[in-house]
Amino acid sequence: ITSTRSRASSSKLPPGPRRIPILGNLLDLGDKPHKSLAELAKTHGPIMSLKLGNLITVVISSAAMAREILQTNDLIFNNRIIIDAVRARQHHELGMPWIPVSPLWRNLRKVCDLHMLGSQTLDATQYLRHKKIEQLIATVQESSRLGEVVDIGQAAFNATLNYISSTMFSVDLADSNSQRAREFKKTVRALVEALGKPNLADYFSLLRRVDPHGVRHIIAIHSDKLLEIFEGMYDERLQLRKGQASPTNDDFLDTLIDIVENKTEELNRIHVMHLFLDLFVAGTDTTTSTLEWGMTELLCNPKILRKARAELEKVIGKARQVQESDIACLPYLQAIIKETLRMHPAAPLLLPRRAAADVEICGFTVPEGTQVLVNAWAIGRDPSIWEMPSSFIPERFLGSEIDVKGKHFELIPFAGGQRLCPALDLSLRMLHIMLGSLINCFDWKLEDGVTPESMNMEEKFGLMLQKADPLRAIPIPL
Ligand code: HEM
Repeated sequence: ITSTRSRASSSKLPPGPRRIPILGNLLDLGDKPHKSLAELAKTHGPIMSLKLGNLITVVISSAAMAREILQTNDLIFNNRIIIDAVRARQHHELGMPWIPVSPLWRNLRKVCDLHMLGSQTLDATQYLRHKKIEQLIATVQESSRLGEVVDIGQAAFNATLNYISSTMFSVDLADSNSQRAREFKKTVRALVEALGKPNLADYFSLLRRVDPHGVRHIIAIHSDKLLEIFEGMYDERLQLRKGQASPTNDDFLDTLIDIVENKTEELNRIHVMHLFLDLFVAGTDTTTSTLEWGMTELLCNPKILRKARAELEKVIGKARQVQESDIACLPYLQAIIKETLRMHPAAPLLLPRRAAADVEICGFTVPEGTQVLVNAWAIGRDPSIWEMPSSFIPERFLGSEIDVKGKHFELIPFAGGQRLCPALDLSLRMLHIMLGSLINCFDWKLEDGVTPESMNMEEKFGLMLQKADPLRAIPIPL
């Protein structure tokens, strides 16, 4: 991989073509390759490459290069490298995040946009999200009455899971039976962790046959648990619909069954199952971990928490739940969410892209077939962009044009271009009303023995970034 800039083009460049620094191979980075990559970015600059087997991986840690990948050359980088783990249950041929840009991919995105994730649908389903936040507040209130510690990540997971399952199936999967919600969370976490594990089969295709680390096997077991739930929901609904003139619930499941039965799009039952799998896994873990990090930062920074509460009290009144219509009037809360996404992007390396052709990126030629990882985590902490990058300072976003919608490449937690996260709007709505309501309805005390100074801020890196220790705090009514 060499730079295509000639010596004449810049007197500052060293003579001859520049090589992208090669840093051994991904497996040398131990069992936390993502964390190590992020750390290496600090010392090895904006672009580096690793080679193992037949696969060259290039890691991009500069906003300018991210723009080249996600915007300028979006058509070349808009497909994925298929990691072996997602071959379990043929998910690489069925799941929206992994299949190439194709008629099937467009259909899946269109169906999601029209019936679940687009802003018109989201406006029409506001009441449902508010109801889920109301339930969350009621559960936290009960814990506060009993003086119980709340696992914030689990509470946020339950609310998000209930919202997604209500939209899809008109049921709360995390109902009073919280054991089921805990199991669901464990399964989702196990899937996400397995997806993030380094795997020799990704570099040596012959090893795929033996699944050397058992990753594909683990993914198959956990995917089956979720697929079984979805199959059950689908069959139950088919039974209910028998003999009915119109759909029984008019939810996402009914819409999808209509599409499959009337063949209005090229979608079949198997596509629907894998779509549910993606939406549940991608939807619950990302939102939960962002919310947990946001709360952690606030509980560790009491001044910022006080300022956020003062804004909420002024705009919506004390101890009240935040509504989506309030968000526009809460610039400080918005800044807190952006700052959380800057420091703790849920997908620190986005999802792996594949170069479809040789292409020049800021003077370097990246060969066809290269795996490109855009290090959103390192870009969010780049000291040439951000002052005091390791400090949580929401004020940096007040009066700033920068947003997270894929146009400002210094802040790309949802990526950009064609593959931009389809649930960006939903996630932002959920994060604002959930975090805003949790801090406006309760004061929070860290569990015994933990202080803001002693809080473990370690990140657990994988395909997704999680908090190593769950945040646990006691709610006190305001
Ligand atoms: C804080 C919340 C979230 C963050 C930070 C986030 C971030 C991302 C990122 C970085 C990607 C990969 C883009 C790329 O590299 O090309 C992505 C893709 C995706 N996300 Fe999200 N996401 C979030 C919430 C959600 C939710 C709530 C859902 C579903 C309900 C969802 C569904 C998806 C799907 C299906 C894709 C694959 C899109 C494609 O490849 O076409 N995400 N998300």
